[in-house]
Amino acid sequence: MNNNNVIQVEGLSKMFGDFTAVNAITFGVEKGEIFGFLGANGAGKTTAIKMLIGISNPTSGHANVAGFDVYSNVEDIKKNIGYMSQKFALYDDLTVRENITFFGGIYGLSRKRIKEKSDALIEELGLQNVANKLVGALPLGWKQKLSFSVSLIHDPKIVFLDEPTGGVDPITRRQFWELIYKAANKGTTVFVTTHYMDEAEYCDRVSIMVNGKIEALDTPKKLKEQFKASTMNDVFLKLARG
Ligand SMILES: Nc1ncnc2c1ncn2[C@@H]1O[C@H](COP(=O)(O)OP(=O)(O)OP(=O)(O)O)[C@@H](O)[C@H]1O
Repeated sequence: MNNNNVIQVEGLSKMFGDFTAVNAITFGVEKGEIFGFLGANGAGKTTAIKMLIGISNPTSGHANVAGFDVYSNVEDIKKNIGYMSQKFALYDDLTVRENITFFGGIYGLSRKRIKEKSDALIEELGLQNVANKLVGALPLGWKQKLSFSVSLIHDPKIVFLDEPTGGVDPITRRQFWELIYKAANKGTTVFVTTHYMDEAEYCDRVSIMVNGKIEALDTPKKLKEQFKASTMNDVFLKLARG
């Protein structure tokens, strides 16, 4: 085990009846790393993330997240992580500022801190002109950027992003990744799943899950060498499609 690891997973499994959704996965993620968690539909990514963020009990194995055990310290894990799910959208019928205030409150920030964070976040995202507009009226890409920033509002050690950029154009996705880099540069560890292989190239390291197992894990450069592939897309196709 590497002491710099903020996520350490050993032989973690999840079964639904007889079906093994996550099959004895083992890996570590270092502080400040952007870790890509890839796999085809149904490979087991969301199931694995749910165990790591403390909302689903593993069937067996071990995992430590932000210094806390997934079996016994779930509440501590929740305080130290941010999470943006595939479906997570902010409340469409609240304004940008109201959403930030609402989620800041849920994460236990003081009113003063919420005000400071709201101002900083609105400025950083260039949302000054729409701060008092309903989130429902914003384009999807803006919602996703806001949603990502809100998932960081309590300065978590790790942020889990489950397909955060689904459905938006490449330019907006690139802007989203600028926010990811910024967070990682400040020391936040980013654990991200994606279906976009260009995004896999932006990660420090990438794991590829096939039928519940991690079949490959390395930097994009080394994975391309290992699989004699010119792009991450080729690596993915070679592995995920057998
Ligand atoms: N609660 C559940 N009960 C039974 N089977 C489940 C349950 N949750 C997930 N599964 C199954 O476990 C497998 C892994 O699903 P999971 O959602 O983790 O995959 P994924 O890699 O996140 O896929 P996607 O990219 O589509 O989100 C799938 O076959 C799914 O049908």
